[in-house]
Order: sequence, then structure tokens, then C-alpha cells
Amino acid sequence: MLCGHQARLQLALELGSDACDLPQWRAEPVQLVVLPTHMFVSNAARYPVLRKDHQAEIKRWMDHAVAYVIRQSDDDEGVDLVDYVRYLRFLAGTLEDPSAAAAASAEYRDVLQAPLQPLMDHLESATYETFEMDLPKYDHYEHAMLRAIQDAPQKELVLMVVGAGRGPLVTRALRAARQAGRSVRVVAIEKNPSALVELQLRNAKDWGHQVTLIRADMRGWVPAERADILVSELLGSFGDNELSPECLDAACRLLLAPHGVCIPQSYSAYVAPLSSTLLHARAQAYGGGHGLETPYVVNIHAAHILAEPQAMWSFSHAQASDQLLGDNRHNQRRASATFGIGASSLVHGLAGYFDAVLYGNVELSIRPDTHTEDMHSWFPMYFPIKVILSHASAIHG
Ligand SMILES: C[S@@+](CC[C@H](N)C(=O)[O-])C[C@H]1O[C@@H](n2cnc3c(N)ncnc32)[C@H](O)[C@@H]1O
Repeated sequence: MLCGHQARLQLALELGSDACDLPQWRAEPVQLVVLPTHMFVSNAARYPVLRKDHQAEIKRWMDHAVAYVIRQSDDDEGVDLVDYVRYLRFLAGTLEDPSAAAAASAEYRDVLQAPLQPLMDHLESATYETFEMDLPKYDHYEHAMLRAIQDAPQKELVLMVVGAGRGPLVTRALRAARQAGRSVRVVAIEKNPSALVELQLRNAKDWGHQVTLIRADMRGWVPAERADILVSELLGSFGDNELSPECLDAACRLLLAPHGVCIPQSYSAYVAPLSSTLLHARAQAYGGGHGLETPYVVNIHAAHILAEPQAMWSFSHAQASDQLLGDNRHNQRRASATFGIGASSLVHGLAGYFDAVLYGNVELSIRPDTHTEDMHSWFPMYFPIKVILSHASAIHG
């Protein structure tokens, strides 16, 4: 604080015998963790080892890019420090391998990214490729589509994928239809010309020309026949910060039959106060002086989430499509929440999350407490605040 959160200032943290769980320090730019030899106890073979709670804390630090210093305590003159180093190496060897999703996301830890703008920009092939690696997400979509197809009373169904990209949801829609043993006509709508070329290739190669491909803006195309099931993946990290709900509203109005089902059916946004000197300093350095006035998509790591996330607002696409208003006023939202946090915590902004009901009880979530296992398409959002709050006992989000 005194140094104005200088990005070049880094910390050495010396642990004491009492130190057990120090999440607030993982929100600080700690580079060195100092372990005095008196923290160690001797095992049966008289080698230095750590208590279970200290082991757990050191393992937590091992998931952060810090170096270790073993400091010889006054009473430990003459001990062989190599034994301590060997023990730390042994501890590092007992760490569990990260899941495939965590390993894939590791390089994005604490990297601030501007949210995608898939309406204004045409996404690149590499971006679609990254989306397509998230198999758990598409598994959930397939499950939701299967349930919706099974529940639909019509003999023949029209299923539209809006914003189809290079077609992962189309593949899953065809699989769900096959699995349900139902006759489903699949229509894919995409505005990006390069993605459409990929869709054409896949239609010829993998889908046996079964799919009707439409190059159009979903907000303006009027179909001859409306969809019984409308499927999209237009959510941002905070739910409504990319294409939903506006693009989807228009698609529901124009493309969905009055009895039709929209997947996702609804989604909600959540926030939690966060402490992170690193993220705040990075945001400040971003965007020519206005870096603290914009949200970022971040794989948040060097941060301390100070309270449970609380719900802010929801959007639902479950109502009959012709009841939707023609303008955007119905999408305005305001919310307020009170968080009780420790008096000594610094608040550097809010972490944002979302969850979504795809269909029935098939849901997706990036909330830390309910996160869909191994899904890595969406990192949380970081909303920096200009003035860091200190000595706060409660804040309003
Ligand atoms: C987040 S990507 C999802 C792509 C694909 N469903 C997937 O899972 O890989 C959203 C897609 O919607 C398309 N899109 C955005 N706005 C659109 C609009 N108004 N009409 C049609 N497509 C749109 C984008 O070009 C992009 O391909």
C-alpha cells in the first residue's frame, strides 16, 4: 500500500511455526517463501520433515511460482541443509498431477484478456479450435439436446444451432437425434464466412449433407419453418457479457416456434469480492490509463476470494418468444449485495461467474463451488475497482 502497489515490488514471506493457511498472502506478489529450520521436526530416521499442516501449506505454495529459502535457525547450527532441500523435493514429488483441464489452463493463470467480441469480430480458426477442446461442455450440451428431443411431442423436429462456429454443437445434435431414434432436421446458422466454409466441408465429409447451412445474422433471418429446439453457446464469463441475451432474444423471436425450447433456458451472474495485488497492478498497467475501468477474463490464481459469490441477476429464454419486447429495456439489470469480509483484507475488485440451465436438470457452472468438472471454456471475470478498499468490514457489490 505504502509503495502504491509498485509492480516491481516483490515479497519474501517467512513462515513461522504457527502458520497453517495463508490464502491472503497468495494474493500478494510473493517471490520467496522462507522456511526457518526450527519449523521442521525429526522423523524416526532423524531426518527433517514438516508437520502435516505445514506440509499442506507448502504444497499450496508449490502451486505458485515461488522459490524457497531454508534459513538456519540459531539453535540449529551444524545441521545439513541438503537434507531439508531433499525433503522439499520429496514433497514436490507427492503433488497430484493436475487434471487435463487445469494443465490446459495453467498458461493463462492471472493473464488479463479482453472479453471476446464474436458479433463485431469474426473469430479465428484457432479460437474455435480452443473451444472445441472442451469436451465436457459439449457432453453437457448433447445430454441437454437428447433430453429436449425425447421430451418433444412432435413426430418430426427442427433443431437450429445458432452461432454454429465450425460445428461442434451440430455434431452433438446429430448424435443426440440418433440416440433418441427421432427424425430431427438440423439447421446451422453462422455469420462468420470462414466458419461457414468449415461447416460446408464437415457437411460433405462427416454429416452426409444432412445439415441445412445458413449464412446469416440470427437477428434478421426469417426461416420458412421455425425451430422446435433452438441451441446456442453465446454466453460470456459473466453470462450476459458477450452475445446473450440480446442476440438470443432476437433469435427466439424470429426462429423459435411458440411451443419451442431454447437451450440454454436461463443463466445467472454472480460476484464475490477479491483481493489480488497482482491482478490490480496488471489491470492498472493495461489500456493506456483506463485499465481499471473495464472488466477482464482471467484464469484467477494469485488471488484471495474474500466471500462466497452471491447471485446478481438472471436471464430466462423460457417464455413464449412472441411475448418478448422489440427493444432491449427488458434486459436492463441492477443488483446489490452485502459481503462480510475480514477487517484486515484489501479489496481489489470483484470476481464474476455464471451458471446456466441448459435444459431440465442439465446445468453448466463456473462458480467455484459448483464448477462443472473439467470444463475450461470460460475463465472467471475480474472487475477491478479504481480505489482499493482497505479496513473494510463490509462492501456492497
Ligand atoms: C462462442 S462462438 C460458439 C461457436 C460454436 N457454437 C462452438 O461451440 O464452437 C459464437 C458463434 O456465434 C457466431 N455469431 C455471433 N453473432 C452472431 C449472429 N448475430 N448471427 C449468427 N452468428 C453469430 C460467431 O461468429 C461464433 O461463431
